[in-house]
Amino acid sequence: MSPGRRAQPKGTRHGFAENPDGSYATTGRGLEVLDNPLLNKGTAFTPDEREELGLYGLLPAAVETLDRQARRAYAQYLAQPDDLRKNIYLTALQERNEVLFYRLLGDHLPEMLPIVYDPTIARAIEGYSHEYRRPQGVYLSIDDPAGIRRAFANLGLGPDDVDLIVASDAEEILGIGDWGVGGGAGIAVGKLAVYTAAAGVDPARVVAVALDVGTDNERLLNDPLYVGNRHSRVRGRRYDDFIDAYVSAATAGFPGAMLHWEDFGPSNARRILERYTGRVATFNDDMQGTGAIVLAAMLGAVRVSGTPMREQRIVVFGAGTAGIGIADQLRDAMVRDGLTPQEAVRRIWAVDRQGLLTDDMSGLRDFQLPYARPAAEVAGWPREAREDGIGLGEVVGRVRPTMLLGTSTAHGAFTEQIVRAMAAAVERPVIFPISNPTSRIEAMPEDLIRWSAGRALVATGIPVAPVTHGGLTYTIGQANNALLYPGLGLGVIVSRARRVSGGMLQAAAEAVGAMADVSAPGASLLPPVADLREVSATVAVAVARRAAAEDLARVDLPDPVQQVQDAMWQPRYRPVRGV
Ligand SMILES: NC(=O)C1=CN([C@@H]2O[C@H](COP(=O)(O)OP(=O)(O)OC[C@H]3O[C@@H](n4cnc5c(N)ncnc54)[C@H](O)[C@@H]3O)[C@@H](O)[C@H]2O)C=CC1
Ligand SMILES: CC(=O)C(=O)O
Ligand SMILES: [Mg+2]
Repeated sequence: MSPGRRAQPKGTRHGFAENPDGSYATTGRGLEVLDNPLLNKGTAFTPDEREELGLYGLLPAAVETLDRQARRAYAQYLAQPDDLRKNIYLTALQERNEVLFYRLLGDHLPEMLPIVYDPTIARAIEGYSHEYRRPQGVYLSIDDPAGIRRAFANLGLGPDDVDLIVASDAEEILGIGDWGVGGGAGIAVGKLAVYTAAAGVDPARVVAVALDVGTDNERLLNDPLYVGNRHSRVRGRRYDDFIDAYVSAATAGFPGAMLHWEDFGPSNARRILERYTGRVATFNDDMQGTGAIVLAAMLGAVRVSGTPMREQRIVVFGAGTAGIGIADQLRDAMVRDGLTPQEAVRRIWAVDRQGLLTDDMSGLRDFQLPYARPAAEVAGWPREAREDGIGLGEVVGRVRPTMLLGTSTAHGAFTEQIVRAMAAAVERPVIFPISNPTSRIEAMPEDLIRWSAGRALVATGIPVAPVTHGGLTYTIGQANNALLYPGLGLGVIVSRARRVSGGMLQAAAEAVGAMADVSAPGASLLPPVADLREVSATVAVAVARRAAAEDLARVDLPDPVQQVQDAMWQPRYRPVRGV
């Protein structure tokens, strides 16, 4: 029996143990087996298994292969009328049979990733309480912090049984704002599905956590079907104590697990990461994962344009969690390319709602302060009447950026005028509108390519079709953290890293960047989603090696390539034996 799984009493989610030969042993019988998505094989249970597990008469006669089941499931999937229904179909499949779900997802990853994840997941989250059928993961309530340990204990898992916990308080779900308990559960489950599909993280060894701290979304508070805590979002001391109680319970219960934070609001995201980063293996995907994937795409752009990192002039539009997380990674890359930290920061201009951030502004967030420009430097720049700030158009005109990054959620903010001005000043403007979902993107690639006469180097957060312009086809890389965090997580799991360091993030970014072949005109700056499994394995090896080099690994890594391969869970049925 692997140390990872123990035979569980009836009714637990896992309810099985793994034998040394890879088969499963369960005390469950009958419907209990069919209701366990990690054990259930449906019509693929053999006649012997049907006898042994009390399934006789509970299944139709046919004994099918996973292949045939996957064919049927794909036909059912295609018969769904729209993307949201497809998402709901796949969620139900995952709740029924995880192997079949991941087999289907793996067979059709580029087609299905936008359905289980960005952008369709945004619609699924908006409808969570109405489509709710079954719970997924753990729901922790700010109204009962003392109950956190009991909630984890009810999973029936031992201290060595969990590799990874994804938690969200859902204050800033993608670019759609506060979506309460459904946002927390939905995004955590979606991120975990990508961990498994992309990097083979074992779905039996992960936990999704919705941190239900209330919601300020009036639509939810006034919806009779809303399934979360029906009060406004709790902030301040009580919030911090709740997060502390969560981290204490998670690390006490599952000491080997990496804690992944997703879609926290800007007032909490960085503070939380900084509080725990020196204590446990923890990672904020919106700050660090996004920063690393944008750096990976930027390394591709540097190869195409020939302008080194140290000579870039970068405008970040939307100076929030993701925007400043990316700025930090790009600043570090410029420092590695020879600049001092001060010189690197001076090559970055951050623009938010109030315009260009300057050091005479009140109310700047602590993480924005390093990027605020000296007020004297911009004294003569014209201001916009609306906010009395220096707008994006003015900044682009003055700075002549080599790179324009969109993390604002402001749909259409990269206007034709702004893009044309940028393209008039630099030969290969790098423009990454990475806000999600589609309704929040700052500009569509087709327009960016047209307005720049085919010269813009573009990557987006959402998946988009190739663009044809002037007889050339431009493949648009998906600068979404999903191309990075699964491999990073797998590298942490394989190395059992004590921490997630800046060096490990850099290694991940460089590994992804190196996998894009940017030599052909119009080539994508990032590897394709179709190669996600290979990308994730490569990232995991780079991360594990870096963890070992920094003395952060808790296991020996004599052959990280093989160790990563061995750790990757595959969607295939195992024999199931009754005990
Ligand atoms: N492609 C990817 O992998 C990722 C993309 N994102 C996307 O980035 C966007 C921002 O996410 P977070 O940073 O987590 O949110 P956030 O709320 O922390 O930051 C958004 C920032 O944009 C500013 N903003 C809003 N409207 C604006 C406007 N009209 N003009 C200028 N600034 C404006 C806000 O004041 C805030 O500072 C979202 O759409 C999200 O989906 C976030 C993480 C990963
Ligand atoms: C992709 C992602 O993490 C976000 O948009 O928040
Ligand atoms: Mg996110």
